[in-house]
Amino acid sequence: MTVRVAVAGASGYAGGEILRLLTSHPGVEIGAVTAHSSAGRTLGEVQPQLAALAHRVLEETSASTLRGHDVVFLALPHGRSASLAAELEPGTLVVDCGADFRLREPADWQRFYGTEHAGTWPYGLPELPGARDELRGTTRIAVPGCYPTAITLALYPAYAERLVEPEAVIVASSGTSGAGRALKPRLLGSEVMGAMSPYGVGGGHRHTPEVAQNLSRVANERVTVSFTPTLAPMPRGILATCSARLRPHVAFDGRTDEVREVFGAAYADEPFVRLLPDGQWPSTGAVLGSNTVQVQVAVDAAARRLICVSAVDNLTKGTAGGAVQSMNVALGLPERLGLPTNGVAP
Ligand SMILES: NC(=O)C1=CN([C@@H]2O[C@H](COP(=O)(O)OP(=O)(O)OC[C@H]3O[C@@H](n4cnc5c(N)ncnc54)[C@H](OP(=O)(O)O)[C@@H]3O)[C@@H](O)[C@H]2O)C=CC1
Ligand SMILES: CC(=O)N[C@@H](CCC(=O)OP(=O)(O)O)C(=O)O
Repeated sequence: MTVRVAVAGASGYAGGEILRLLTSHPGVEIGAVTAHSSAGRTLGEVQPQLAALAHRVLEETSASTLRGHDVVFLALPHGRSASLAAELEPGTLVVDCGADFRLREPADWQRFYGTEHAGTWPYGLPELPGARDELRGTTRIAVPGCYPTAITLALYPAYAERLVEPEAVIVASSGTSGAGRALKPRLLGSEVMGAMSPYGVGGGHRHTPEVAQNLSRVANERVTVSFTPTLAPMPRGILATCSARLRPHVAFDGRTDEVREVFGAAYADEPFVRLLPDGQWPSTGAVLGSNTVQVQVAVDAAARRLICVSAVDNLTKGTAGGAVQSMNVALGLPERLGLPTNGVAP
């Protein structure tokens, strides 16, 4: 079976990464590639890393250019997906990399995005309990944000097995491609190179409700999340350091056996999550360009907290790879198709 796929937002970082992965996907034929201000230019000009597609011309993003495909990936600014998706055939699989359909609570959407909530689609994080059942056969997928992917996979087994109290503290560093390609003053080379700085501090980042939604769902109770993102001087990668207070029944002696057992069982059959051997810690360098998530856990006995660390490539598992993985599940294809597990380090 070959599916015909269109990519909207093909001139952006997420769209470029989707195309990089799809060119090695044996079940896919690439149809329309669309853009906005770059329409009319070739991919060779705009995404020079995509040698195999260099001759392809970017079309204007519209329902008419996207119709007639089996799958449409939307890699557009927030708020652009809902109206476009509504104009596509109901049988087309629409995979939205934006935030429009991730949140379940309209009040969360209004508070963090400031517009009317468009709705909720099946959430494209196959590793979450029950997610594959929701994704199989669906024609609409909401791809998670990059931080929520890294953080949820670092923490969720601890909530599913009630190892920790329903509050989590997270500090995560992201490379600059997380902010997209558009020019932003805080992202000028001279501001970013050789410096690290936080943003969205004090509960202001829009991924806070998405992480809380994921953890609350697996915990079966409301989980409060304190999330601080920081910007790191690198193009790709997220390192998430997450902690939560251990529940009284968990050993506080610093041994990680019980915790490692829980994480080992959760991830034993996951093709893209690698619980590292004891003593080895996640590194963004090791997952670059791959769909792998590295995870490690430790018990901080003195502080009575569980520390969970994860590393992802924000553009691969954090966006495009997660999107292709969910497409594979939805279409009933082998989940690993088109998805590298080896990174490109050093
Ligand atoms: N970067 C990341 O790590 C992640 C991104 N995402 C999400 O993926 C989506 C794309 O992000 P990213 O690739 O980083 O962003 P970019 O800014 O790199 O790309 C945005 C894309 O959208 C197009 N575009 C811009 N304005 C419009 C418009 N008014 N109408 C139609 N198309 C438009 C751009 O076209 P042109 O350049 O031709 O104007 C470009 O192709 C966003 O929703 C983002 O939140 C999700 C997870 C992680
Ligand atoms: C470094 C940086 O700026 N990162 C982005 C996260 C990008 C992401 O995951 O995307 P969504 O916009 O799809 O939610 C940010 O913090 O806004």
